[in-house]
Amino acid sequence: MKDTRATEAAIAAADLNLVFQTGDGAVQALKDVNLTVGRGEFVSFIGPSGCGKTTLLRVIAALETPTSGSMSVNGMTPDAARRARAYGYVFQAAGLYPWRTIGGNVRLPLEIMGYPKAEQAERTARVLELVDLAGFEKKYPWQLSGGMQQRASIARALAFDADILLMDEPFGALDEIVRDRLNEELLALWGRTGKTIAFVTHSIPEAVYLSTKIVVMSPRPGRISDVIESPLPAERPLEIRDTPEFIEIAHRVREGLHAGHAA
Ligand SMILES: Nc1ncnc2c1ncn2[C@@H]1O[C@H](COP(=O)(O)OP(=O)(O)OP(=O)(O)O)[C@@H](O)[C@H]1O
Repeated sequence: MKDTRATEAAIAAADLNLVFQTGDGAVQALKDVNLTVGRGEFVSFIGPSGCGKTTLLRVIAALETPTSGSMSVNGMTPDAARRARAYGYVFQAAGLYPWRTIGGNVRLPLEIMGYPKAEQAERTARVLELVDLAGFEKKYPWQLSGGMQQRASIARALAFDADILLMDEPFGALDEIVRDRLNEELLALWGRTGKTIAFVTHSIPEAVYLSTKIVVMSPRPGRISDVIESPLPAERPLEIRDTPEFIEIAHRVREGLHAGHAA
């Protein structure tokens, strides 16, 4: 059989529309979305509240079904990709099980996937360290701050080795210093693992710092207004944010957001 893994896109949307039927009438959350994300890319979705960023991520994750058009994930339908455990999902809210410890929450997908006990422990310790929660493994979610809970939920999505990581504003609730650090760590992790990351954010610097591709969206109805292929090198110290190249891309994102808003 021909191996299509190297050539097929991680995420491909074609003429995708999604209309929600609500008590107040139809809401077009996504309109004519066409997008290809290659394997190993870091794509950010940025746009004002209500432009359909979360809905698009939910379509990728088979949590919403398009009204028309298509979405493929690793060459499969989103539903088949979900069954193949093609992605880990980090939600806006941490969504940890209150009756499990932090370690128990992070370990859960590994238990479900049948990893050997020793590897579960090793991976859990490693990802908790990565999100600066070493030593909190035996605590319960309610014993941690909201930001720490969110870091635990990131650790959970990182623990099991899906090729695609879907992240819906994972750092939105964190203070800026922690967020900078997690941005650096996420980029390092992306570099090491070659995962495809789809990341929703409201922050222009975050989108520009992290991404190989920035998808600018505009609301009512949610459309893609610009797709920027980043010319920044893969190696990105935080200081890159002060360079003219970085500022130029940030400017283009801002223009795209304003144009979408005016429309
Ligand atoms: N289940 C639903 N039923 C009806 N309308 C919905 C549903 N989910 C989302 N919408 C609407 O679809 C549009 C897009 O919502 P979505 O949550 O995807 O936006 P967003 O860009 O992620 O916003 P935010 O940045 O605030 O999270 C909004 O107008 C929202 O009210």
